[in-house]
Amino acid sequence: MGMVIEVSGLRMRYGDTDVLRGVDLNLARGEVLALLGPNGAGKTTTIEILEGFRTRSGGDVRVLGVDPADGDEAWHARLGIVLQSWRDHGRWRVRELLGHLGRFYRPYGREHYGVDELLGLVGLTEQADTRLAVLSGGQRRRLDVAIGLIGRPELLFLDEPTASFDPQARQDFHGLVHRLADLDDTTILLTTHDLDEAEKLADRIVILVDGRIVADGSAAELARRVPRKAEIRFSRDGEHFVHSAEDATRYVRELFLQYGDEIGDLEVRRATLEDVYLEMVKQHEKVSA
Ligand SMILES: Nc1ncnc2c1ncn2[C@@H]1O[C@H](COP(=O)(O)OP(=O)(O)OP(=O)(O)O)[C@@H](O)[C@H]1O
Repeated sequence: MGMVIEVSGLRMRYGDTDVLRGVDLNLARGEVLALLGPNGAGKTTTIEILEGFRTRSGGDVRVLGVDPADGDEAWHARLGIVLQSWRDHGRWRVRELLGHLGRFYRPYGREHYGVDELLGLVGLTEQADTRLAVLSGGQRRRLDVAIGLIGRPELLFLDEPTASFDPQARQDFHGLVHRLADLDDTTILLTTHDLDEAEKLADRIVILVDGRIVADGSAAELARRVPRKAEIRFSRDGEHFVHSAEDATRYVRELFLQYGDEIGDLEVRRATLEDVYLEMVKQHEKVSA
């Protein structure tokens, strides 16, 4: 099966600064990949090259089998793009704008979403007749997502899609991403600074530091690469304790053998994606500094 995204040796240089220094990345159909990395690591640059918005300095790139530098409108119509932010068309109403944009996909014979279906998917049904200028930040972001989805894309790029979402909007959005990947086989590449979100959404996590990929795998695979003690919290006789141990199960077993019913409020915290991420960024920033 062909890859939806194939990147090898991707390089990008602005003036005399190297921003991408040989990035290799493949993405299969229906995969959800979260691209993580500190501010300025090169995430947006990578995505914009894949979308055909920036011309790379070197390397091979194929997106849906096409070099983005040669991508025509029919190729663009197969992509969905949610950029970091855009704030224009303030006088348009939500339904009007989506209806207008949907018409662009007609010549390409693609089955695009109906406006009402799309409004329902992103939770904007009640704002259908609201002017864009008066949408809240989170509602505006939902509209951005709707615009990215309108042509029922095979490949969806989401650049920090949930910035400014409230917890309910975030949970709804996670449901939408799972639905797109599981039911429609949409391939999704997203960037986020919310590691909890990356862990929930992505099949694969890629960490970019200083223009190089330093980790690529599932959240569980990455966690195994950073050995870390588990933290065990409990209370006994009204006093709270925190202990770290390599083998948390064994520690807890011994704790109960010794103190039995006296133990309360037990919690075991293993390495999270955040711990792994911070550790990897620290290691690799040190190397390249
Ligand atoms: N047009 C440009 N000209 C010169 N330098 C640029 C240009 N666009 C981006 N850069 C630089 O390239 C580097 C990578 O930027 P990029 O926006 O890709 O990072 P990012 O990982 O998306 O960061 P963030 O998490 O802050 O969005 C930064 O140092 C940035 O200043």
